[in-house]
Amino acid sequence: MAEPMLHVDGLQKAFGALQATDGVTLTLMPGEIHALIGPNGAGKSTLIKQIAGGLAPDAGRIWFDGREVTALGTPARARAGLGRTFQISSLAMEATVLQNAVLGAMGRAGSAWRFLRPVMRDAELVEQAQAALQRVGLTDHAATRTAELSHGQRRLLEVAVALTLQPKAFVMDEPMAGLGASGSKRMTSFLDGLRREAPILLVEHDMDAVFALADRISVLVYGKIIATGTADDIRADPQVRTAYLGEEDAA
Ligand SMILES: Nc1ncnc2c1ncn2[C@@H]1O[C@H](COP(=O)(O)OP(=O)(O)OP(=O)(O)O)[C@@H](O)[C@H]1O
Repeated sequence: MAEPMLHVDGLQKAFGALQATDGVTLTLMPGEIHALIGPNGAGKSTLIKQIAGGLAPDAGRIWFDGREVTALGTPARARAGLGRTFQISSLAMEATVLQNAVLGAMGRAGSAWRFLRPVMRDAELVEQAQAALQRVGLTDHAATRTAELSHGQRRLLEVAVALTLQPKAFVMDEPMAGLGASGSKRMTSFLDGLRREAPILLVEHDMDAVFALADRISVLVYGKIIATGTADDIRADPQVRTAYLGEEDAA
């Protein structure tokens, strides 16, 4: 059997008396979209932050691509091939679409801005950035100021920025948030293809997208995974229906 690309084992994180992550164990296998769903405050973002390296767990371990990364920070995990898109935009709004993608291609080094002009003359970086823009369908907007993009286009640009690092796997925090029906559809079809080159751990509230895309779904409630399975397994799980789906999908 294939080795997991990502393996989280027994993760714990408390904020004071609140156990936000309570013994979470999960895997992300090559080629799959594994969706993480759960009510507001269930601990999805807290878990994603620990996986991406921005928040240290109290206990538990994380392996990525066969190597333990528990003690590594975000940049080291990104260099190891873990791509991430954020719930809140991390784009430079005054920069052009292409400049944002180039910044991504150079690894978002903290000092990037000072060197932006010479960097824009680096043919290899610019080529990587253009290739990523083409993949998400933003080529025609390369010279547009990022602030002028629609919300959906910004989401796609965030994915393009993550793509420039050629990640081996993605962790995505609500990529569909705020997208209209057509934006959601476009993102869904893009992620559908992307999983073949890099598996995706997907936190998403858009249940249509989750049930259309996910090979496996894990349900997080009060920091604990209460069920993991296919869309059909999850729909049929009585505990899930009571704890979560029942709120919006009693049918
Ligand atoms: N830095 C923090 N300090 C204290 N409490 C926090 C902190 N971050 C998150 N929490 C709490 O931990 C719990 C889990 O929050 P988290 O944001 O991970 O949930 P979520 O499932 O991502 O929610 P949503 O779906 O609304 O984004 C919540 O009760 C939240 O208030």
